[in-house]
Amino acid sequence: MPQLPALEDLLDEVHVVTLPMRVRFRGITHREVVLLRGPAGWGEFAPFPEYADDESAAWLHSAIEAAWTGFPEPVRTRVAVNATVPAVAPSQVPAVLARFPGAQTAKVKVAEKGQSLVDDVRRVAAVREHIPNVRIDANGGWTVEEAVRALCVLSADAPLEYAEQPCASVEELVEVRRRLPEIRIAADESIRRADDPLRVARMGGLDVAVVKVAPLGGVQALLSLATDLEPFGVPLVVSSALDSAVGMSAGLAAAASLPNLELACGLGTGGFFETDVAPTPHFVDGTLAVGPIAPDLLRLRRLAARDDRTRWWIERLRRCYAVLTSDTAT
Ligand SMILES: O=C(O)CCC(=O)c1ccccc1C(=O)O
Ligand SMILES: [Mg+2]
Repeated sequence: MPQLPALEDLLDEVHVVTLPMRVRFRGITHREVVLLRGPAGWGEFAPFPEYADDESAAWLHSAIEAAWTGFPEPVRTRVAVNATVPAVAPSQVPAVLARFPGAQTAKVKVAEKGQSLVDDVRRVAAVREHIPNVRIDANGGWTVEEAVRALCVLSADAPLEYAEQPCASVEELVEVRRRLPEIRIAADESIRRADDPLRVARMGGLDVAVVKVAPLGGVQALLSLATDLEPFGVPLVVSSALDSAVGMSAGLAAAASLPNLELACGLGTGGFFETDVAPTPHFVDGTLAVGPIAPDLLRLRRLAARDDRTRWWIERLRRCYAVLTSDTAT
């Protein structure tokens, strides 16, 4: 980014909204996001509440880029998106998949706390009845032993497209890859929450790279990481962080700018909200359209967060801005 806008300009038009969710995801039933309006459009600042300011500053950088700089020219107009299936009971699977018309790929959450491998096997089987191409995401929930056993069981009847973050650490991902050479491993948290996002690739811990705009600091940062990953020859999957329609448009812009995109992206979770900040984009044959999103001002008013939450987010935004300005000073 050429230069950060002044804090007063950032705070000139800020909307803090609370989006109610239809399904529990990451233990969340309401998603709070901050929307900023700048000369280039709208940006979203929505680090998860438990994230520290240092990590959250990248999310602010991403919001500022969207609203003050804008995005590069896309090379495609639509992006294939996966259906995302939270850790629901098998009976709920058809209702979840109905929100992703035409999706050719499903991503199924597994290794949920309080559930067992049997729950995962049943959920994946229920999904495969509708969408045969399944990837799973364990969010680092397994040990190496658990991952090896679970991935063998889950791929016994049909292959998995890949397994995302089966274990928490890079070392464990390397070990799972060594033990199960026939199953592709994707890294998510090992990229977006790492001090060095390339380390997992250098160590040989991935076959697929999951990349997210906001945690990486914006579309340009994501594209530059994509360039750095080129020598490793791994396909990229652009995914969301449970973004509102505004954040999702940044993900779609990044996906639309990648020179190579062979796998479906994880940018279809907008339907998880009862109401989003803009009308829910339409799936056409499992794809979403790329393009700017303008939130509906009536919706923003209706979804406005409580005063105490608004103050909390503005304070957080100020602290993250201070992190960004101290970063550029050093
Ligand atoms: O990738 C997708 O299909 C949807 C996005 C998603 O799963 C997600 C959303 C919020 C936080 C973490 C994750 C994740 O990929 O682990
Ligand atoms: Mg993930």
